[in-house]
Amino acid sequence: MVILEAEHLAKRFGPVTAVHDLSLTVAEGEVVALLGLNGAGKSTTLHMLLGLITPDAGSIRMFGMDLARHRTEVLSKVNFAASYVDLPGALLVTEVLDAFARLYGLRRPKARVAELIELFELEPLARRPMMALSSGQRTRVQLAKALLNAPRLLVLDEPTANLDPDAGDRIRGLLGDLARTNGSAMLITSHNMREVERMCDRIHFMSGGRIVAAGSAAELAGAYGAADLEEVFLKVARG
Ligand SMILES: Nc1ncnc2c1ncn2[C@@H]1O[C@H](COP(=O)(O)OP(=O)(O)OP(=O)(O)O)[C@@H](O)[C@H]1O
Repeated sequence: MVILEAEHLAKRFGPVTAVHDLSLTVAEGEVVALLGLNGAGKSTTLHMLLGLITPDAGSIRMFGMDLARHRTEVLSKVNFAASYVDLPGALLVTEVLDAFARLYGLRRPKARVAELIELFELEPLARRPMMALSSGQRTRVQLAKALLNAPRLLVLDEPTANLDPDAGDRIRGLLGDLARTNGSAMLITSHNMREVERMCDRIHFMSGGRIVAAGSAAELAGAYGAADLEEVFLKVARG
């Protein structure tokens, strides 16, 4: 089943064409990556899909509904995490998660928060204010927050950018398990090619706001005569 279908999206910021004629789909259970150089248009694409900014052209359908017309219903099944989004610094970790659980209207907010605190190994940090956490610890809280409503589509902008190799490895395993067992889909951006090879079923390379190559890691490596995705990235980026 197709969860997300974006067609011919475009977005300009003044003279800058951030995204041009971009179409992509994400199916149930799939983990899909958007890759590209800094400034390629990845975050702008994600922000359009999340309804944070309005496309200049194109359409976005999720769960069979048009995002613009069924915004509340669509977005109740979606969540997002990015290291550049700050959660309230003065609140304790549990307070942040409780507040979002209530905001999302969860039926058993306490139980869900407890579940995610355990999943992301946040017990030792639960009574600390957000501002007293390291950036990697904050990332784990962001991910826990993003899973509160058990989203059918999880959008992650560089999910493991601030995590040490051990934490990154564990979180990648955990996110991969979630997609496989719950059938929920993920759309992620990352500059970590090994992470993308491990986690993603399909990859879209963006350059100058357009998708210039797409396929599985193996298909792309074959098409570009490359040993791995890192080499594909360099070949695509350098034209
Ligand atoms: N609010 C904005 N106002 C003006 N220009 C913007 C705005 N947001 C993004 N841009 C421009 O649009 C282009 C695409 O930016 P975007 O943030 O989508 O890239 P990205 O692929 O996510 O990059 P990175 O890997 O650095 O996060 C860039 O040229 C950027 O400068």
